[in-house]
Amino acid sequence: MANVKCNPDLVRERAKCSFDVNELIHLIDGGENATKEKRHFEETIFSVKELQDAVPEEYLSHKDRYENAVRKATILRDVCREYMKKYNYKPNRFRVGHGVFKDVSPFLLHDGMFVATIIGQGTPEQQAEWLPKAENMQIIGTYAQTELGHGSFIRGLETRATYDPKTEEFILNNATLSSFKWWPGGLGSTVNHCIVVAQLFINGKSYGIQPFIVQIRDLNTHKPLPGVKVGEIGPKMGFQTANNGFLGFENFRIPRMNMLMKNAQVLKDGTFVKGMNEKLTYGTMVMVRVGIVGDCSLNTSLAATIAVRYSAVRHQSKIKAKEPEVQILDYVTQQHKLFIAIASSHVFRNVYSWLSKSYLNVMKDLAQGKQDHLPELHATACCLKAVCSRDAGSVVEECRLACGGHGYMTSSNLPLVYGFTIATVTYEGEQTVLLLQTARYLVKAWLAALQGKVLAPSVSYLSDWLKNDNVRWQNTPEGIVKGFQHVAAGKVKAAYDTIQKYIKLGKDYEDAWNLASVQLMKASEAHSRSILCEVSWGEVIRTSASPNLLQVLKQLAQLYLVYWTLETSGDFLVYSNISKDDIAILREKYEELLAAIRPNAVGLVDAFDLRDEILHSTLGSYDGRVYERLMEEALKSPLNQESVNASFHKYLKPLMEKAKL
Ligand SMILES: CCCCCCCCCCCCCCCC(=O)SCCNC(=O)CCNC(=O)[C@H](O)C(C)(C)COP(=O)(O)OP(=O)(O)OC[C@H]1O[C@@H](n2cnc3c(N)ncnc32)[C@H](O)[C@@H]1OP(=O)(O)O
Ligand SMILES: Cc1cc2nc3c(=O)[nH]c(=O)nc-3n(C[C@H](O)[C@H](O)[C@H](O)COP(=O)(O)OP(=O)(O)OC[C@H]3O[C@@H](n4cnc5c(N)ncnc54)[C@H](O)[C@@H]3O)c2cc1C
Repeated sequence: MANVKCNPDLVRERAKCSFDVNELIHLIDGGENATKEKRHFEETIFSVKELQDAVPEEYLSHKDRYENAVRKATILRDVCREYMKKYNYKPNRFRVGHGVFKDVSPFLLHDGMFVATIIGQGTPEQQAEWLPKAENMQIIGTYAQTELGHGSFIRGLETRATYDPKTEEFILNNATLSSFKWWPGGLGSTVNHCIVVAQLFINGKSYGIQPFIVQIRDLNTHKPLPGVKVGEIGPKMGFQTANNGFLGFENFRIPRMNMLMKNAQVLKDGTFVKGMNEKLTYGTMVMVRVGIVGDCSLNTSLAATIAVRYSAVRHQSKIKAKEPEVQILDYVTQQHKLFIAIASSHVFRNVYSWLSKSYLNVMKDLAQGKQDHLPELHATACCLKAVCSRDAGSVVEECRLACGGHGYMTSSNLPLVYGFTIATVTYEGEQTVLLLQTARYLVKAWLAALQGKVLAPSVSYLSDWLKNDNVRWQNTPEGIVKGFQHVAAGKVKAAYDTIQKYIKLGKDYEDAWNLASVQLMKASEAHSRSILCEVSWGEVIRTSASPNLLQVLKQLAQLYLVYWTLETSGDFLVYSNISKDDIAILREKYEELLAAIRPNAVGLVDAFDLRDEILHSTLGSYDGRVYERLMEEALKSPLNQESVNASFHKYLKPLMEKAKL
């Protein structure tokens, strides 16, 4: 990239960067070798001609766009397969996926959830049966859980799997419209298999929801099998190429062994054998929630790269009347909009790495029959997924707005990035619903703290606070992290007290919970923010890097802490010992941090190392040829391929002629 002829503003920006961009790239990737491997893989993918679109896909019809996405998905699969064989390297398909599809792959759910559920929910025999076929694409699948009538409340799912001991089969039925599966990616026209999450019935008795692996289309003709009604749900706000679909069954039989039985089992005679913990059926969701925190980091870095490079190239208005128009990046308000995006991407990445480790540890424990840490993992993954996805959505939108009118152009790619980022707020557990799951855990933890019990590490601050809620405020990163814990503890206590108040007024627990749920949700958000601050600051101070780079990483981490303290200063005034003077000091600190980060802004986004083919943006390319690219892309419009459009003769001319009469 270094040899590309660049916009002079970007050249100047890169020259003033105070740290080694390559050092940060390696740090993000996990080492110099990892960067080399990543770049070699990406070079290979993006040199495949067939993966490049001649016409921007937004000009294609819904159907053509889908077909083009499937075409590319299959080529990508082949190239990756060959690559993995040749180099023994497991590539990050999600990252290059943004480049190849711009939107999302119709195989997203195959990779993200179908294969993962076979691994997580299947017995060794079931894995041996389906995993090799799924991994090498002999079968293509999705994860079909959500229905028209129920997404969040999965105990309310209506799809039925009734066991027939005579034939040793389950009979699948969707008797009502609301029971139809609705949303699964790839279901519309791509997949031939599904994990179907259905209510298990044996001898008229319900045994809760269980996962079943079901073939829905013929492998040769791709026709839906008899008893299967399947189709696509139509255009959405984003995810256009994900091929989301609907599905219903009528007396559709599958063999007993198609229930994934790693946890619960149904024996031949219809005996139901309970698993160690029925919530383990929800395991794939926990795994994907963890992954989404990592995805938020990537999505945020895409938007930050586009908006920061554009802001370095774009000149508009003046700060001083007699001086030339400035780069819009010099407006402190612009820095306020953008630097939090850079900082957030680093915070999400660090927290993702921390959360992944916890996830893997809990999985190891579960394999040995220990489940003590599962509730803590579930609670942590829920609130982090909810808050990171919401933050990522807001930050991406702020980056888009920060690009003014051009940010509204599809060719900036910001609308598409926003489309797939904001979807993460809803899928894999709607944000409020997940925050309230964490709140359940926090309320229990609070009660345990009141009883003097030892709490899990992520909530131990509740006990500390109970012992001493009168800690002197300190304007240091560690002091701010403590402050966030005080806010969270104060909010948990307030929500808990509110529940108790309603109970004393005669409400039952569930109604009291609902009445206090805004406070519970906010407590959960505060808990999540305290984890984000504590973990990300802790990771940064443990980072081994050159002094110059470490200084910049600390500035970003502090910016995150100070930004969120100021954003939620009302909470700090209520729940901590912060004073108005401390807030004034933090405001000053914030301005200092923006100024300190400003010379490194372009270097910092360069360090996300996102190739132009992944960014897909007229505004964000490495060379900064913004206006040229905007014009080049505009000229690709089909309306520009003819000097006069037929509608002139058909409609406009007659209209003007009528007006003459
Ligand atoms: C860089 C890398 C990039 C990678 C990038 C990856 C992307 C990879 C692409 C994927 C792309 C996806 C595309 C969208 C795919 C969909 O969206 S699939 C559908 C996802 N659907 C959902 O997430 C539904 C959300 N709803 C739920 O999870 C559950 O129904 C709820 C909300 C947790 C409630 O469940 P419930 O059975 O009613 O449970 P509830 O009575 O509230 O609680 C019972 C107890 O179980 C516990 N519990 C509930 N759930 C769990 C759990 N999962 N575990 C443990 N305990 C649990 C509770 O804590 C509670 O404990 P106690 O307080 O009683 O001790
Ligand atoms: C792009 C996209 C892709 C998806 N892909 C898949 C897929 O591949 N497979 C699949 O199975 N599903 C998929 N889904 C579905 C997704 O998982 C659900 O939409 C999601 O879990 C939310 O459920 P819902 O739509 O029923 O929302 P609802 O639960 O109906 O939410 C509506 C409102 O009700 C509120 N609400 C609901 N319950 C409560 C409660 N207990 N307390 C307080 N408020 C509550 C919510 O907060 C929200 O404000 C996808 C969705 C999207 C948008």
